[in-house]
Amino acid sequence: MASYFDPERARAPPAIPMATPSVTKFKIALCQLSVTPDKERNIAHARKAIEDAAGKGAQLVLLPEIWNSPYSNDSFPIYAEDIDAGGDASPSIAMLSEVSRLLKITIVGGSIPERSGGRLYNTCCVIGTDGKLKAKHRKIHLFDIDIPGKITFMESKTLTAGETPTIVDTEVGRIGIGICYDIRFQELAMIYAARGAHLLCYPGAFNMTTGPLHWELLQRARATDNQLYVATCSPARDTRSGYVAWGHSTLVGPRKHAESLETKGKLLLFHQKKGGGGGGGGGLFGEVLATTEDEETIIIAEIDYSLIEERRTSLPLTKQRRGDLYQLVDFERLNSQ
Ligand SMILES: NC(=O)CCC(=O)C(=O)O
Repeated sequence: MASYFDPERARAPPAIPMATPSVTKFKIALCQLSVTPDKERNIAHARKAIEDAAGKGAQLVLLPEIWNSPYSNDSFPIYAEDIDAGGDASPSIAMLSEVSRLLKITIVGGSIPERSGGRLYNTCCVIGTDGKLKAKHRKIHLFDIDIPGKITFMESKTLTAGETPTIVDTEVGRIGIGICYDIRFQELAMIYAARGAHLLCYPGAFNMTTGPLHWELLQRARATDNQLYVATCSPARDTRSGYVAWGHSTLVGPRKHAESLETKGKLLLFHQKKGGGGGGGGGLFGEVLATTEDEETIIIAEIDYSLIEERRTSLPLTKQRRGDLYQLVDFERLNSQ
């Protein structure tokens, strides 16, 4: 159906059509890890969790934000690694690289403090099935908040913000990366969707004030607005640590058993085999497919990318955008043309 509203122009440059990846259906693991001040233990512990996840069939493993170090400005400089130097200068990423190669899985390696050019970053490494570093995302939006009497945290005291969005083609689809606070900025997710992402991964450590209010809401919003999968992974909660994480690692996407769509007069009915799953009866996008509480655990859940196209056909937002009224500009893509 032709549109007079120029939906193509709502994205500048125009959106890249979503490609069909070689693997469309696979298992993802969200490793909600306990993190201690003992870095060697954290690395060995993460390795064991990844091995367990792969043993349960996961082809993609997601780790938490800052999993090799306590989450604190005092710790970041001490635990930071020179990822580009590799080897002994970055034992955390060397471990991820070895284990992904041995197990032939893709790892979205949560984040660790990175030291580079005299600066510190909060950095997520994506490792391919060959053990090679495919992409490095430096947290773009630093977590600087001050809610009096509740929580004050200033990542910018020690960390520098990253400069570029990160989207990467892996064996399990095109994945856009954000780290925790990055999830609050919908423009980043929109840019990833316009670049053809199937899945957004956000390692994150929300806190006990904003976590209960916003963590699930933001994940469901990013998934619903952009009609794709969203996966998050938090450290397990440790009430004795200086920063107490909310936990609740989650996978959001279209629920499988909700596809039967029936029209009765003008009323559209979505039949679901199961209730719940994040509330809302649509079955189109933004359902909570798997989640947990605050303790250490590994969530294994199925992703099926074929549902994305199917659901986008039912709810054709991309064809209905008003390019005559607004526009999302992806400066990086625009300037590289
Ligand atoms: N580590 C973070 O970026 C925490 C973000 C957070 O808690 C929020 O409310 O946003």
